[in-house]
Amino acid sequence: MLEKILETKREEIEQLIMPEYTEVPHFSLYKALNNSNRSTGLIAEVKKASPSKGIICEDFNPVEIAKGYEKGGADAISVLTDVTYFKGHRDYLSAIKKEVHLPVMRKDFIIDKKQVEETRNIGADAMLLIVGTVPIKELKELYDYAYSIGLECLVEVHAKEELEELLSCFAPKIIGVNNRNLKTFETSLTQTEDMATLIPEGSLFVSESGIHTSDDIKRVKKAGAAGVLVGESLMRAESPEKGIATLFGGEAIAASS
Ligand SMILES: O=C(O)c1ccccc1NCC(=O)[C@H](O)[C@H](O)COP(=O)(O)O
Repeated sequence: MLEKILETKREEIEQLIMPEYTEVPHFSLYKALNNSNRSTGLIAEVKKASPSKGIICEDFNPVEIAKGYEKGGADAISVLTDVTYFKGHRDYLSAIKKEVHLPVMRKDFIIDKKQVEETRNIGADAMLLIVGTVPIKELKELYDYAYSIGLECLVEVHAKEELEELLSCFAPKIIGVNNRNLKTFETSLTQTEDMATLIPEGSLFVSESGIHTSDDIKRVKKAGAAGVLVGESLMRAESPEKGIATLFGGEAIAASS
């Protein structure tokens, strides 16, 4: 599946029409997670569909969902912008940036500098980079380019070997361990537990995917995750606010936020 998605991305890049840069206020993903509203930082994802689950949310209003996440005390928002496999859109991200005062991350398959520029122009604060999608030196170039134009990166790995390959090249400020195997779609929180000790102290550690309950949050927190990225379970909740409250077992938002 990952190879198929990347093939589609290569075709999209060929036809990419660069959007104009729109001025929006920017917020730091790193700072938001490092100074989170709860004991574990939350990146709440706006996700209509996925290759593994099909349609997740029929009644999909991206801006309303993002506003609900903000009200519910999310620290940051992730927006799927892939059209073909996730039924997302870059316009959803731009619309959310106009309404929500939180860092917004573009969740897509970014393998080319043109997409990095596009990400900045649509108003994102941060973007995802996935180890294994391009050679590691190219990933580092994309990372450096992103930071040079004011974008932060969440650098994602799934397997131990990918993390080792990443760290042999550089240590990103934010590292995500994806509990989902992108080849089989299977999710397992043991991925976070097994890899936690390998994350360098200076990097902020985010556990991604397959997090559904407050016990799951406790489990990845105990393993050392400073933050979580959650999509499906929040998208299926009665409302974004109730979804967040349930996920955190009613943990109150810190008074300073
Ligand atoms: O979600 C999928 O099915 C998927 C398939 C192939 C590549 C990536 C995929 N998901 C992207 C993500 O990493 C998740 O949207 C994100 O971590 C949230 O996961 P979840 O809470 O399990 O919805």
